[in-house]
Amino acid sequence: MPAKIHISVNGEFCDKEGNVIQLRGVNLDPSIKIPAKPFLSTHTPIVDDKFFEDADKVSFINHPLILEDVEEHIIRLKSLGYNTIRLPFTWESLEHAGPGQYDYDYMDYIVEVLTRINSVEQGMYVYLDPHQDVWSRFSGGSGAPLWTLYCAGFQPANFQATDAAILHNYYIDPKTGREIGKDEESYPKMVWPTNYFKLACQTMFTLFFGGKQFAPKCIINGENIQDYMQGKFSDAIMTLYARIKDKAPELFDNNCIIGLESVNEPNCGYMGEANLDVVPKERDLKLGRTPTAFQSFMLGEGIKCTVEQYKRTFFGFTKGKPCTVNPGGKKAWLNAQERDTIDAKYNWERNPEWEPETCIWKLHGVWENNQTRGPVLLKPNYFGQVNETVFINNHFVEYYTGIYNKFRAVDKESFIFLQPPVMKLPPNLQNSKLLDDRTVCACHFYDGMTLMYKTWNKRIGIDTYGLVNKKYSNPAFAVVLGENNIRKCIRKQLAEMQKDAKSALGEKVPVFFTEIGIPFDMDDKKAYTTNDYSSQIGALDALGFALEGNNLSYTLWCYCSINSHEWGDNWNNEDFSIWSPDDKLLYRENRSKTPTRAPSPTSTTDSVSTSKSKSSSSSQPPSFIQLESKLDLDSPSCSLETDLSGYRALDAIMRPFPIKIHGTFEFAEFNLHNRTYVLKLVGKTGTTTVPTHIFLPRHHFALEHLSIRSSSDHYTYNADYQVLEWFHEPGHQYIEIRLKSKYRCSTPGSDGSNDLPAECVIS
Ligand SMILES: CC(C)CCC[C@@H](C)[C@H]1CC[C@H]2[C@@H]3CC=C4C[C@@H](O[C@@H]5O[C@H](CO)[C@@H](O)[C@H](O)[C@H]5O)CC[C@]4(C)[C@H]3CC[C@]12C
Repeated sequence: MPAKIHISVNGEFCDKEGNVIQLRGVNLDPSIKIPAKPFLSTHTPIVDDKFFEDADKVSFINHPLILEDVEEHIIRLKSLGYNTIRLPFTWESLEHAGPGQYDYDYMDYIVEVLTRINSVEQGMYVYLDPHQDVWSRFSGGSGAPLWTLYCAGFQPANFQATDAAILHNYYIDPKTGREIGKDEESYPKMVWPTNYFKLACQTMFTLFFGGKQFAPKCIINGENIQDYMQGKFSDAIMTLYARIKDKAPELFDNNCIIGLESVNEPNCGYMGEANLDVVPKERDLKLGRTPTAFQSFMLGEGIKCTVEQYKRTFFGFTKGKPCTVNPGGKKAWLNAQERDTIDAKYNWERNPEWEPETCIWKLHGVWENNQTRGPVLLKPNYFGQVNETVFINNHFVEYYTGIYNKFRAVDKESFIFLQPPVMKLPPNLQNSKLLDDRTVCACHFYDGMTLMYKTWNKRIGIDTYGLVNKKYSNPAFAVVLGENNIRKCIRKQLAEMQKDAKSALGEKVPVFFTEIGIPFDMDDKKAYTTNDYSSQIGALDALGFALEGNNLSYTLWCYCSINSHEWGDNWNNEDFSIWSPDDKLLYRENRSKTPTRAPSPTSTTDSVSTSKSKSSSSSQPPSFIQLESKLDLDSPSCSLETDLSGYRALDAIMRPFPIKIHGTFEFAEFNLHNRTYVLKLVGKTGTTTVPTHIFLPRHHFALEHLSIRSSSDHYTYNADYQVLEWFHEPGHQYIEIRLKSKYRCSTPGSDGSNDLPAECVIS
């Protein structure tokens, strides 16, 4: 069983002896965002009201994985040296039938998934993520059950007509099952996050975090909607967690489950909007129809509006032609009859002041529909009293306090992963009781350029973190030129995020990148026909370079077992999966087209084999490396051979890294182009018999062609686990591992050298 993870005084993950360890893995898997039965991806067209009417009858069992397939996927992940899984799940999957009506079958299925993960050789570390994107499936993302929107008085069936949300499902032709529309009418790339600025999502987050302050009239069953929803949400999460503890305590005893994240990507809703009558200049993301908040309120009440529209161009988001949205008599709010039916179904009693079919922001005097003057915005600064910092340090902390207390009541040992809003500073909690010595700061990083343009631009990059945090007086100063500078800029951003998190939470809190990744459908999906993944390799290698340079633990977004080239991760056209069944086919097709090519050094068998790998132990190591069959590894590791086909941009995903450092980290860099890995550390004083463990994948480093330079020459290599044990002295130490130059093959797109195919073999 893997060893228990501790936290060092410097806020690093370490073993009980204080050796620094690194956690690496993936988010498994985004299919949890959508129901499995019936299978309702975001490319399932909405043809009638059944989508809404039957939302309480769905089941998420089989998402993330079909039980029988768990072992195969976990072995595949372990073959990358991965030791950690972020397991997202949604509130909807637990409580879709109605408040307090839990889907215990789904919870038991999750217990079984975890048990199977744990049963694969030495298991994996797993932490749980209550996931959401733009509130829920019904407001364009994933997460909350439909009844939460009813609870706020919304009629989600009218979100499309009132532009209260943009849903991929409405862009699918029910006859062909394909996407409809051309150019302006089609579903733009990465448009879903714009829902954060639309009526449905923005209202839900305002209510969830700030209902008591901003919507005091929204009282349901005697409680303000904020307390009602937070209570239901945290109860659902903790019911699942307690059930896992109850049904499978060994998952905790065996150090499989390491913790729980607070909530994925919390958002401030309207809080901080200083003028509801304008689209804030400082908003970084403007794409497609972009109503002001006030226009959203009016549209929600069925009032026709002409709204700004933005397009993605070479220069960022530029204003296009305005567009008129006519709700055609529909409102985003439940009418009296609909609401009575809903309230009876869920046993809700509302404050009598809470009128049906009325925008709750009108109800709270933010605007009025004056009989003579028409709609008038009365309090443009209604939400402006709270800025981002106030939101994070008060409203978010209030939520965090609730989940923290409930979590610690059942689990004193595991980590709690505190996740602030994306790319924002965490709350200042130093000296607060909320900060215990098992707290981790969860950060997310996405490179704005790569994400929004779906290409790896080697010439122009943007300091995304700096831009989002308004560190530049002019956005033009956030521009970086040239691939090397772009890579260094990403590395600097991660370092800054880590530094900022530690200055808010204290040096002792480790920083973990719980999400980081790239879209694979780059360059209009060119790679899916050419098998040339050089753009993806370039982008991923830049992230790898940035992460390992800072010795950061991370879980990539994502691994999707049902990914396809056509629909990506089956959600909003996203395609972030590092593995795809369609790439397995692509790989086979390519191999059959090039029969003369020698097999790859990474043996790709067609099925999972449970026997120990013999392939590379037979290769002759250089004399200075001793082959070792026994290995004392206390991290989840794997000696099982597996099929690596289906991995995309494998050259950049498969990376050497220090699994355990006998000392403290100083520097690491993997140069994919030169197939060189350098690690510098400060060795612990005292023992020299405890080695540093380096995952050294044979995919890059064929044992027989290695050359190693180091400050102390004593190594053993375990071929089954692909682990180099490096015994070194105390103090400053270095190791440089390289493939002898004549055996190197360059990777297209890495460092500009394009002379040899990525998968070349030198015999
Ligand atoms: C020159 C460029 C055009 C400048 C771009 C500036 C901004 C538009 C971007 C800067 C920061 C971006 C946001 C960063 C993080 C985000 C979170 C992300 O959600 C998670 O990502 C996964 C992949 O998308 C998703 O599947 C998970 O479920 C989520 O947990 C979604 C995008 C975004 C909000 C991103 C949007 C664009 C920027 C604001």
